[in-house]
Amino acid sequence: MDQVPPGLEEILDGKNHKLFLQGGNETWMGFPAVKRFTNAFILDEVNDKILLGYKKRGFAQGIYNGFGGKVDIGETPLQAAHRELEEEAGVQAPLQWFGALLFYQTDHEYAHYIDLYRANSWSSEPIETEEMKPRWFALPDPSTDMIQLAERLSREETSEGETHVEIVPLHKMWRDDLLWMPLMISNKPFVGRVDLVQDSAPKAGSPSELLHPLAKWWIATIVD
Ligand SMILES: Nc1ncnc2c1[nH]c(=O)n2[C@H]1C[C@H](O)[C@@H](COP(=O)(O)OP(=O)(O)OP(=O)(O)O)O1
Repeated sequence: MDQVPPGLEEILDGKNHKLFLQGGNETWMGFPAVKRFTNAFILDEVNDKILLGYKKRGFAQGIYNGFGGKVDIGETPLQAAHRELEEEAGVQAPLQWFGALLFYQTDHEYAHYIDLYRANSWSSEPIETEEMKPRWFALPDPSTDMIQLAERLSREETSEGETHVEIVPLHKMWRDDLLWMPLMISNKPFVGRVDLVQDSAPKAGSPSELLHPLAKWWIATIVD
């Protein structure tokens, strides 16, 4: 029987789960506090595409991500997810919860507790905002080895930072996204915890070190 990592029992809230993957050898780190965040993804299931935002400024500038941020005081995570999606991409969408992630990075003031949402319809064409530049990418098949694909994309990148295929730029996303991307694509709800020894944003370097920032990880799907 697998052991649920500290901090996830409350998130699982008694729901049945099945281990999807785990790795890393260290023990789980203790964390002083938890702060709530959201992240929302729009999927065009007719054309097998996903909308991502290129982060133009501030924290994690230069990565591609869903649309999200902190949950403000007085908001539910779902309200925050709707607000952030509208602020960052100018769209409204019928968001559905599909997962929760708990991240802790060594010596940080708090762990990130991120509620993840997806929608397969949206109100209008996404717009570029001060923070994000939206762009559609082709989705890989969920059975794809996401780490191998990220390595390939990283090798094939041109000097302008482009890849030849318009596939989801896994090599420019949070490293831990590689672990749960198949579950998002196939819409399998999950919970997970990831401990990081350094920032999980992509950095230049050997593709074989893709998962280097991850000290320990555990992801389980929620089963009925
Ligand atoms: N390691 C990791 N993996 C996956 N996703 C994330 C992380 N760290 C993160 O912060 N995130 C997610 C959580 C959020 O959805 C975004 C970060 O949003 P951002 O807008 O940069 O955050 P803030 O500037 O703190 O929030 P607001 O000011 O927008 O409220 O990435």
